[in-house]
Amino acid sequence: MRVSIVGSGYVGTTTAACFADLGHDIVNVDIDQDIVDAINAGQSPIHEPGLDDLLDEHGSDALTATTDYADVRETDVTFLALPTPSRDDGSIDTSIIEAATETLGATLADKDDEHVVVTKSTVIPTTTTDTLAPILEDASRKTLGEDLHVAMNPEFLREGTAVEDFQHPDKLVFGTQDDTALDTLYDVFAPLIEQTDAPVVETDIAEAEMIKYANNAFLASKVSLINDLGNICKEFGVDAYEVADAIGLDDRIGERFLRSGVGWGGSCFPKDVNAIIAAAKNKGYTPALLEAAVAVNDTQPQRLLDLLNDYVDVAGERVAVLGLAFKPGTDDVRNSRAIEVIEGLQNRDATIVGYDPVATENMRERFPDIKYTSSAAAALKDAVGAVIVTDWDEFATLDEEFTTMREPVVVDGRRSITPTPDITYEGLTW
Ligand SMILES: NC(=O)C1=CN([C@@H]2O[C@H](COP(=O)(O)OP(=O)(O)OC[C@H]3O[C@@H](n4cnc5c(N)ncnc54)[C@H](O)[C@@H]3O)[C@@H](O)[C@H]2O)C=CC1
Ligand SMILES: O=C(O)[C@H]1O[C@H](OP(=O)(O)OP(=O)(O)OC[C@H]2O[C@@H](n3ccc(=O)[nH]c3=O)[C@H](O)[C@@H]2O)[C@H](O)[C@@H](O)[C@@H]1O
Repeated sequence: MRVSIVGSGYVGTTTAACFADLGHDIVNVDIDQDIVDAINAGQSPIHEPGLDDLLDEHGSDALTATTDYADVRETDVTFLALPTPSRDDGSIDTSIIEAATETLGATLADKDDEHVVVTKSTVIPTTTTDTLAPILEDASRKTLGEDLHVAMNPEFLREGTAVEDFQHPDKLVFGTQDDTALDTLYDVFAPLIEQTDAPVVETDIAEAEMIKYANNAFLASKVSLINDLGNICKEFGVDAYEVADAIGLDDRIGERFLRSGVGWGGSCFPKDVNAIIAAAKNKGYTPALLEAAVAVNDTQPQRLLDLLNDYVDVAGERVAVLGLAFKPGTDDVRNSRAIEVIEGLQNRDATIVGYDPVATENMRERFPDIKYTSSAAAALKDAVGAVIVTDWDEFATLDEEFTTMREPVVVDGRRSITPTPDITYEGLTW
């Protein structure tokens, strides 16, 4: 099939490369010329395992990128993979996806055949039908249900494992309101369904939109609950990881997403939980549990710094921050817990030395004035304390490097290292 994808970030590029790999002809539209050039050169614009290989194979062949929306007219269906960021009050800002939808609609005005537009971005229930569809109808001068069709197909991939997640989905959700859109989604995903036997949830559009928020809100709350329980464990000297392993054996709880520590960050959990809270409140309902999940998450970096404070006064002293990405496997620092940790250390006048295997340049844009090193060993040398914020595998192999610290105090926010007698070690929840 001929498929276009508007937006070529984490979701758009992964979707484009994986669709090309399934045998479709893909046009990827983005306003960023550097991203377009990278894709056409067969290189990934983001750090994501497996993506370079797929782009090397399909970039500029089955997959072409462009800044020109006109190429969309040569395709049968367009997926919108555009940012839906938070406003200052936490509510969703749909201005980017609305603007792109208007450009798409105007482009489709010059296409004679019918077209299907699928929202892949995370949007509040009814956004596709009540906001985006009218924009498309107006701009394209097409008629919904006749020569224009809309659908919602939420994405559940995780950064760091995006390609793997896309290729082995737990489920596919097809939110539609007419058969043309539903049939089109089946046509696009047919090779993946055949390969994986992934269950397909057929639903209406608003339910598909809500399923995405419910999924993220549930997972974020699960981590906050294990953090809340972990904080209790710490007070009693109980190991929260042993507790988590045990409760995870109960099928009703499940073993995944029970790693307690410095909390959840990233481009989606914070944004999406706050957006659905704001949307619920706007309807007159205050979701107390989700508000508590955010509150617990907000306190974890502070608890990490308080533990460090129990051992050292960091004012004017060198402190190593190991891990800057919001999770391992990615260079994404959006809403990384490292941001709160660095700000907290700055408030205490520490000299901060950050290290991350891949996210340094992204964090440098946010904090240009702190020091960065090219190895964990260099960050630790002469430091009076170290905090572990991201659970990169390489931190687990650190050992003698800690003995080069002036004061070998290590506060582990991710259960990353095995303590040795040479260091003063505190786990956040164990
Ligand atoms: N990052 C993730 O792991 C996941 C994200 N999502 C959702 O998917 C959506 C996209 O997220 P990301 O891919 O992370 O965003 P991103 O910020 O990585 O990428 C968005 C891309 O859209 C481009 N863009 C902006 N305005 C444009 C326009 N008018 N026309 C064409 N391109 C334009 C930007 O240049 C950028 O390359 C969001 O709603 C997000 O919540 C859903 C599941 C996973
Ligand atoms: O909507 C999205 O963007 C995506 O958000 C999350 O994916 P992602 O943010 O990439 O990463 P996760 O693996 O979910 O981790 C999120 C945060 O939770 C933290 N986390 C996760 C699991 C855990 O047990 N403990 C924990 O603290 C991670 O360190 C990270 O900061 C969801 O897992 C995806 O299904 C979803 O598609």
